Amino acid sequence: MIELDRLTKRYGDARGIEDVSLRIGAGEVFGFLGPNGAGKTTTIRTMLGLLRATRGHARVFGLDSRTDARAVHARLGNLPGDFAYEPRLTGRELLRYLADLRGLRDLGRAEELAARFQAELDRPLGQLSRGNRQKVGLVQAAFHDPELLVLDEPTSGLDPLMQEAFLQFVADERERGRTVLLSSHDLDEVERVCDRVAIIREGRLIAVEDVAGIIGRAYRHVTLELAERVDPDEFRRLPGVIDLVSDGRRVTFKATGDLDAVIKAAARHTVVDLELVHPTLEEVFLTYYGGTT
Ligand SMILES: Nc1ncnc2c1ncn2[C@@H]1O[C@H](COP(=O)(O)OP(=O)(O)OP(=O)(O)O)[C@@H](O)[C@H]1O
Repeated sequence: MIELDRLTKRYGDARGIEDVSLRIGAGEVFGFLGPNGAGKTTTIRTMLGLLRATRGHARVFGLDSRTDARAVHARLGNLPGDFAYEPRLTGRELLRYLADLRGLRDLGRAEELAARFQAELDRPLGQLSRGNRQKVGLVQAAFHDPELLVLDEPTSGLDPLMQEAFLQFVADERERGRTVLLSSHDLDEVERVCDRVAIIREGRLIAVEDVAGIIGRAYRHVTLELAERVDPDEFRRLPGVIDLVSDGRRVTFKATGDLDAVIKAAARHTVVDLELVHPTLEEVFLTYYGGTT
């Protein structure tokens, strides 16, 4: 559905993105993660042909997003990071305008989406709060039921209830076989809805992985409660054990890799309780990429 081939965008001498290569398949919910200024918006805008690539190619639906921009844009829904339109227009007027542009006879599922996101379609956009404008932004991106939704920071400005409604909407779109590409700072939200994520840092793609894989391959938090006091070094010296803390009978640590040695060491004692907890995507991100999101 989306193919980026060494996509590079420089702003004069300034870095935008460098050599971003990526494939996103139909039906995927894909997340772009990265700190402020990493290049998420630049990737999205260059991918959609809204910015001219310095080098490299972007294909969407198998079409060149620059030379076939009209055909590409007719088939997708886009919520830009800086969603802003003529402030005197109401949401409904904006939707009519976009429907004309997209060659649609009616406003499709605009009413249904407006109800779902509690979007106010009859007030001028300039009078709406940022969050309420964002809701209209979501409706305009999706009302024509596109195969592909590209959403740059879709939940920014939304309150927790609306964030929840949005995540449910994305889950429903996935069920319907739609493809969704979104960027976010909120790892919790990405963990909940995305199949795969790309991590962008300083304009480069540093990892592309499936969410379950990242979390599954990372460490587990292990808590062992034993019947008697043990020497914590018995566990501390095992391969893959890090950050161990012990108060004698209770030993907690992170275990990377397989748990065989941990289980065998524990089995030499009477085990009262054993707890294994997978980290959140946020924890993994902070541990492996040591940075802010
Ligand atoms: N119009 C522009 N002119 C010059 N530099 C720009 C321009 N737009 C973006 N940049 C630079 O490109 C880099 C990537 O910015 P971009 O907006 O793509 O990051 P982002 O990951 O979307 O950040 P955020 O999370 O803050 O929205 C930054 O270093 C930024 O300063």
